[in-house]
Amino acid sequence: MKKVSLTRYLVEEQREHNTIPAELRLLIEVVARACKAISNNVNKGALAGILGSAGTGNVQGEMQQKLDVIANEVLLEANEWGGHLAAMASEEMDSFYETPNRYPKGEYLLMFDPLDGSSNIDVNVSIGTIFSVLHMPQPGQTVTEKDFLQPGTKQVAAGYAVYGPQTTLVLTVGNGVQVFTLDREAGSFVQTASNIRIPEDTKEFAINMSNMRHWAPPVKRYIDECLAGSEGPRGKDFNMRWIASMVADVHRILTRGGIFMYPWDKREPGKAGKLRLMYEANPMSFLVEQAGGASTNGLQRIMEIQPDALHQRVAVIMGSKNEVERVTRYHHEAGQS
Ligand SMILES: O=P(O)(O)OC[C@H]1O[C@](O)(COP(=O)(O)O)[C@@H](O)[C@@H]1O
Ligand SMILES: [Mg+2]
Ligand SMILES: [Mg+2]
Repeated sequence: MKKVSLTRYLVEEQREHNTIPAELRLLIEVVARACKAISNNVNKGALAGILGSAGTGNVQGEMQQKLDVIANEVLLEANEWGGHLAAMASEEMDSFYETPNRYPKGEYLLMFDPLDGSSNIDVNVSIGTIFSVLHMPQPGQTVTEKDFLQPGTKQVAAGYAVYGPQTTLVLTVGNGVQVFTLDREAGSFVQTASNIRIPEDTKEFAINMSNMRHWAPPVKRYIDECLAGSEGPRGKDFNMRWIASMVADVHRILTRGGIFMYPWDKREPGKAGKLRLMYEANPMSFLVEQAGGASTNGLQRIMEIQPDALHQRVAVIMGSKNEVERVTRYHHEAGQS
């Protein structure tokens, strides 16, 4: 394939295919620049004193790592003055952040998980940033939380950066899924794969097996059948992977197929799941569906869920289409989520 920069890809989407407006193109470029800055911090690690706990907690009751806080600030600072955004919301902020009056306001809303896979920061394992872009329903009006509460089907762009052996940016603007790799010498993201597709079948699953005793019966049934391998009803052996960074696990699935699950479990039965709908599950679902995969909460397509809170949680089952459909069928058969 011809190697083009992220900038060139976006310009072509705007000019030749007319799939995105100029404002959205510029917004994505700013997000990509912020990811580059976060990647540089991640790369320096202990040399820059950015490892370890920040000593604070976020609205979800989770301890914040220094890098959670740094990544959040990098994204806020990069995006607040560009004129493309009405407001931003993040895993690390209780409420949304409206573009200050001293800057021009734009017509988009940006949501992000600034640093995904926080438990892997200090151990030098892949982590990432996940983002989702929506239209501001009434540009020019004061932003309210309700403006963000749009189902995932309304996303106009979504993506993530993985900070691993390479820094990779994976993006959709609703026209397939494109992969860009950061060329550190050139300082730019270069397209390294286009219109990637997730195989419909797989022999690889990703789930935190230590929660097995807490799972609902349909999840237990599916995993038991995988574990039974070639002697069981599936008639084939399965492999398991769990990186504990959603970005890295989903990136593997976008690359070679598989199923990723963070289901509801009875440790905290009042919570729908661990992962957050607006800035984890929805953007990843958009990417997975654009690559030919599927994504449900066990009963329903994730992108069709009507959100009722910014930090809402959701059960997640995504990846290779036939496997996701199977797990979803097991939920319907059992009459539970
Ligand atoms: O430690 P567990 O329970 O396996 O959870 C791992 C999951 O939690 C997450 O780390 C949650 O995201 P944050 O790190 O952004 O809070 C996912 O990336 C990952 O899939
Ligand atoms: Mg996360
Ligand atoms: Mg996070």
